Amino acid sequence: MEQVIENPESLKFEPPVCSHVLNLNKFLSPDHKDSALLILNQKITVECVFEKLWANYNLHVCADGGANQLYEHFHEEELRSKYVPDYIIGDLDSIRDEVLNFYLSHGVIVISQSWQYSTDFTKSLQLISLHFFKPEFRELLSSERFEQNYGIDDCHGIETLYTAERPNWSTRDIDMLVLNAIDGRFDQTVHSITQLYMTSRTDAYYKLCYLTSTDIIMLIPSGGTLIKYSKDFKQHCVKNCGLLPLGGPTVIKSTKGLKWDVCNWHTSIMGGKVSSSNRFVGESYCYFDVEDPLVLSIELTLSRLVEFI
Ligand SMILES: Nc1ncnc2c1ncn2[C@@H]1O[C@H](COP(=O)(O)OP(=O)(O)OP(=O)(O)O)[C@@H](O)[C@H]1O
Ligand SMILES: Cc1ncc(C[n+]2csc(CCO)c2C)c(N)n1
Repeated sequence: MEQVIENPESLKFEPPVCSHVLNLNKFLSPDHKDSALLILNQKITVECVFEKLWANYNLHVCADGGANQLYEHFHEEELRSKYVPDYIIGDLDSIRDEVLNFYLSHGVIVISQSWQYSTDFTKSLQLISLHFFKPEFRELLSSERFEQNYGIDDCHGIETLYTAERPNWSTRDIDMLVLNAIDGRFDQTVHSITQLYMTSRTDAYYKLCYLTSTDIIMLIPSGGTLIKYSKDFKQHCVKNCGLLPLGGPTVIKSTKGLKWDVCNWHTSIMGGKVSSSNRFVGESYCYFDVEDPLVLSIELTLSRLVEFI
């Protein structure tokens, strides 16, 4: 039976046994080297956590104009020189010459890809896969030069390499945080959502997550997911949440630990039934069991988050 259950402000329960567990406290502090921070082209608005995030992620990549934003985030050359990405990639129509020259002179690998059938965001993900899963790719880059585009076809060489290599890879999970994927241009924002769903199907090794100045956004896979957090973290950092069926109509089989828990709940944008402005009331856990992947947004207080990551 379809149900909505309104809970008290705090709920204590034994966590269900679940193979997919997310620790919110640790979510932005991956404990292994297979992690990447990708900066897209909008102003960096997560100032209070930016430097910590940079330190927490192993690989740093800017998509085209994302490099301008990294450069402009710092007002002094000395600081800029400490936060130098590993790669810049894209059609290079947005990066300013001053920025390009600065990062080239600091040893950044800048790859031009002029292909107009995929975005700089997608090109960045393909590059990051090649970086982690094709060791010879890194050797190729170190033996060639920017002027020759490192021997990579500058139309869609990265996509071609990635497509050819992908079937042979034995992959490991990559924790991937993307800044500036949401807000600003609406078509780009929707593209970022498309990328969440696409990546979960074609490159499920990516654990993609978007951070904005107000929210953290991720895809909850079909089946059960247990989100755990400390009482302190919940009290200081977590506010509203949304379980958003952006990939199409689906059923939330059950939730446990939300202010408004649901059971066999048919959710869709067309039907006008979407769980927004919900919140976590589970003392240490929140559990979801969903039929198809759903977007989960969690409102976070960034100024407090900095103490936890
Ligand atoms: N206003 C925006 N809002 C959200 N995302 C953005 C916005 N602008 C750019 N992005 C993201 O940053 C990436 C790099 O953007 P940039 O402006 O440098 O290149 P672009 O040529 O305009 O974008 P693309 O070629 O990918 O369409 C884009 O692929 C996109 O994912
Ligand atoms: C049906 C269709 N719609 C839009 C574009 C345009 N486009 C999509 S990604 C991209 C890259 C920008 O760097 C551009 C221009 C296309 N090719 N095909």
